[in-house]
Amino acid sequence: MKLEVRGISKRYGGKVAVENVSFTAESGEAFALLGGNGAGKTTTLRMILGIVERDTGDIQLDGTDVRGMHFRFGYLPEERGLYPKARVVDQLVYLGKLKGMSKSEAKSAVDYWLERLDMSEYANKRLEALSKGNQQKIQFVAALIHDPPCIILDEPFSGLDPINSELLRSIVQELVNQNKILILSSHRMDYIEDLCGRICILKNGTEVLCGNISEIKKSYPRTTVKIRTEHDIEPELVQIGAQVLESKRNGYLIKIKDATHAREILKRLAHLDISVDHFEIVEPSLHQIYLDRMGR
Ligand SMILES: Nc1ncnc2c1ncn2[C@@H]1O[C@H](COP(=O)(O)OP(=O)(O)OP(=O)(O)O)[C@@H](O)[C@H]1O
Repeated sequence: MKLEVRGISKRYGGKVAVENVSFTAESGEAFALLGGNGAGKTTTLRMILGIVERDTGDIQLDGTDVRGMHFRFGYLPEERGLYPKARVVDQLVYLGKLKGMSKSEAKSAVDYWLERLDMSEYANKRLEALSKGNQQKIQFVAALIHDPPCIILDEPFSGLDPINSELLRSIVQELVNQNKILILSSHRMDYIEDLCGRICILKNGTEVLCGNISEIKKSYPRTTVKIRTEHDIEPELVQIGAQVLESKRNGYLIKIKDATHAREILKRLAHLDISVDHFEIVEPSLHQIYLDRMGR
């Protein structure tokens, strides 16, 4: 399955929210929309879902316009939208029925997902009695209940503790392995790097970088070096023109000019008789690429 987004734009009054954004998301691969606050991620996701009407452009699922296909999508909205006073199980079953499931199908899907998310004990509680993170897990269930082929998750990891973030990450990976289309927006670069094949970075509503993460990384100059040593070599690194990106107990991540610069640094450390356990020119992380593209 393939979701193709071509040249979509949206303005509010005269203000651009999204301008001429295009990308393709395929089943069996997670796709991420990245960008700072107000970059246009939520508006883009909502145009895919038909919640926000697009001004221009096409959105097709396997060659057919997505309008009217809302039952094929599952959506975790950024601002959570369930009923605070209703019991968890009742509203999830209701949402499943709205998406075309029978009551018993919806009930077994709810049981399954509550169990998977370690939430069965909350089934009969009112939503408002749950913590914020647990309410978010319920909203995640609401997105998955009808087993949609396309799943759109807006900031799925925000507000979750490390164990629950990891649980959601592993379920997202499982859904990708089941050949679903996953589209997420997130500020968690480590998870995005782990989960996604392709990304699109937005800034002020327009694309600044789109493509396959491995290809993007390969196309980037290799100017990052990982050094493992027990010595404090920061002054020497700075003196020889390296930028220290990270300084940890047993090593450094530095930015260099080029391969010649790396050799100079290695020679200098040897000359100073500083023992280095590991010296490696590495690919930039998605986090570094993101900062670079955002002009930081
Ligand atoms: N309903 C609306 N009316 C007017 N302006 C809007 C509306 N929705 C979004 N915008 C504007 O469109 C731009 C993009 O907003 P959007 O919510 O898509 O960004 P985002 O990338 O999801 O940001 P965040 O990471 O903060 O959630 C912003 O300038 C926002 O103020």
